[in-house]
Amino acid sequence: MRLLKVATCNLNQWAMDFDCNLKNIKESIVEAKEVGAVIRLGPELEITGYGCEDHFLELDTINHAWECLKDILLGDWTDGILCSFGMPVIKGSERYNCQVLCLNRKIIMIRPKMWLANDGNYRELRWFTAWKQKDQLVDFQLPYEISKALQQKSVPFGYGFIQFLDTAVAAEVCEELFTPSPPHAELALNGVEVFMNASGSHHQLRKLDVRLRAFIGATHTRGGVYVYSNHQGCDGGRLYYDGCASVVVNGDLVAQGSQFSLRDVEVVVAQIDLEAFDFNFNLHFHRDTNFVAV
Ligand SMILES: NC(=O)CC[C@H](N)C(=O)O
Repeated sequence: MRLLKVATCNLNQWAMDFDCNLKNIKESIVEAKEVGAVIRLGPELEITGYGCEDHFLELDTINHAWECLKDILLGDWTDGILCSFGMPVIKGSERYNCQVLCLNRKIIMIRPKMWLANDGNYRELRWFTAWKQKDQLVDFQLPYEISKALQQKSVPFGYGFIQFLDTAVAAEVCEELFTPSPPHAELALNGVEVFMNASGSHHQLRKLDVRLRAFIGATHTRGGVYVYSNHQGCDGGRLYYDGCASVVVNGDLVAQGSQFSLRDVEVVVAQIDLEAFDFNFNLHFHRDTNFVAV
């Protein structure tokens, strides 16, 4: 048995309420650590709040997000636990909706969203650029204040995954899961077993069913664990986000948070045996001997 404990959460974040959002994030990390989780996933754009709308266009919003991240990274919050934080990041002249992956007080990778949500209530293209350089990770120079505080100059930025000694972990940002060619398919063929989906998904009748089918579809033939985090409650705009942070293993739902709770922080934990993935995945490779992984 090779056990992995993962924690995901429903957070009741508010647009532009950095103090409240940071407090909730820290509380979720404390709870995740208390139960021995080594991965903590938070929702999309959790530091700023998802619904900041045109505040995303203000430089201050991005700067405050970095200050919050710096606060987390200067403390012991990320010691021994891989944390994914959702926040906007400016690179060059573009603004990206990112999952910032941190461990042991360092940023280890920034993963910009590649497929933006722009239908129905979503207008992400108004504030963000989709990352399209699928075949490369580039060097991102951290903002001066961050770099000085963290003693870290740069970080890999783009589409990729984190290879640990015993498993590989990757981010997939909300809408990407629902696209015709979701990143998890290719990532799984490259050995990724743990998928972290940071989401900002509002309540709509029967949408939970669509999400669950997508998590199950992502892992039932390929194997692996799909970890999903979402906002919960209102955030200052007109939408209600309905949580349901979940963990799905090899196509089975093993943990799920509430949909309509009034709690600000709800942490959902699951313990997984990594050996359960080997069985599933090897089975499929052996079926098609001509298959070449990319
Ligand atoms: N934030 C998003 O990417 C939203 C994705 C998707 N449309 C949903 O509602 O879950």
